[in-house]
Amino acid sequence: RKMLSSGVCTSTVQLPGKVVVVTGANTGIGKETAKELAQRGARVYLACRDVEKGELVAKDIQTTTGNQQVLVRKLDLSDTKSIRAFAKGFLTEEKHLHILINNAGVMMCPYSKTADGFEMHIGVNHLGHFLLTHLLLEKLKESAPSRIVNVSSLAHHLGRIHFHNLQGEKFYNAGLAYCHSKLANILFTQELARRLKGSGVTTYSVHPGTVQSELVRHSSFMRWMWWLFSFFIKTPQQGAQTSLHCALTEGLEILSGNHFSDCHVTWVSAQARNETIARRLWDVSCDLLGLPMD
Ligand SMILES: NC(=O)c1ccc[n+]([C@@H]2O[C@H](COP(=O)([O-])OP(=O)(O)OC[C@H]3O[C@@H](n4cnc5c(N)ncnc54)[C@H](O)[C@@H]3O)[C@@H](O)[C@H]2O)c1
Repeated sequence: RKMLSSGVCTSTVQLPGKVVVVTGANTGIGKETAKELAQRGARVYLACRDVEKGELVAKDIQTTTGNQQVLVRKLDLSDTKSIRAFAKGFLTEEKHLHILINNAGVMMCPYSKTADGFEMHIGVNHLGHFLLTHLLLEKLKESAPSRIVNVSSLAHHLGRIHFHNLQGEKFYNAGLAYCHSKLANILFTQELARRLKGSGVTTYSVHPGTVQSELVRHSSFMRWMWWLFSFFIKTPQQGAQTSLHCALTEGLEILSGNHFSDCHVTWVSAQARNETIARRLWDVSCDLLGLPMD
């Protein structure tokens, strides 16, 4: 595991007075990301589906970092009502938002739908975060310089955005559905970066590496693969490094819209670079979520 620690966030930036939201912060990469941001003095919101689990993690982070400003708020990305309620609560209680880490994700779950009828992978991983970001965007702009980090995956290389099958209505494969949603994370990041030019808000997508976590819970094949290659698999703390690099490193603003792995800009698939698809996905997402297209 030491061999794989090449991608380490070396930023020494401290975050007193800064406000951070991390989605899916009660396990895995999100938990380690939140812990490090708390260690640096930020007020950290753990946006979690399971508030009880979140509270245990918040206590743990408070104890290890000595930072009491670790707060848990309910956020279920598979329900737009919950996303709107989270945003409303957050906007009422906080004046600023400096860092938003869109980290939560589901992988290879059996075919199922969100409360709003979206296929689960595209619904949670893409549309849920799309709506959350949209609702928090004014606050991020007011708090500039601020950053949005979208946790995607190398798996996006196998993804394709088929607009006629966005919800798996014609064909569904759980593994591919995950890949499509991670491609959507990158397209979203690039279009968002274009739209945010000059606003002081920058955005980055991330491949965290292959990381030991609960993500593989739905697939016994993937659990077996993880076990087989466990020596090469990163710890969640190592997996958090690239998100932290994009959230913290000074002077990264000129790289807004880029995709990072091991704390370096890395290449993405041809479709992930396609501006036309990115723009259309933006419009389709607004349409599905009932947001104005501007
Ligand atoms: N583990 C890996 O090897 C790997 C590789 C590439 C990308 N990623 C990405 O990293 C991110 C974090 O994954 P992880 O590996 O830490 O897995 P994990 O399963 O430990 O964490 C995912 C988090 O998302 C939360 N979540 C799931 N559905 C949610 C919902 N509806 N509402 C709110 N929260 C929800 C979970 O509760 C959990 O806290 C994901 O976006 C994943 O796609 C992971």
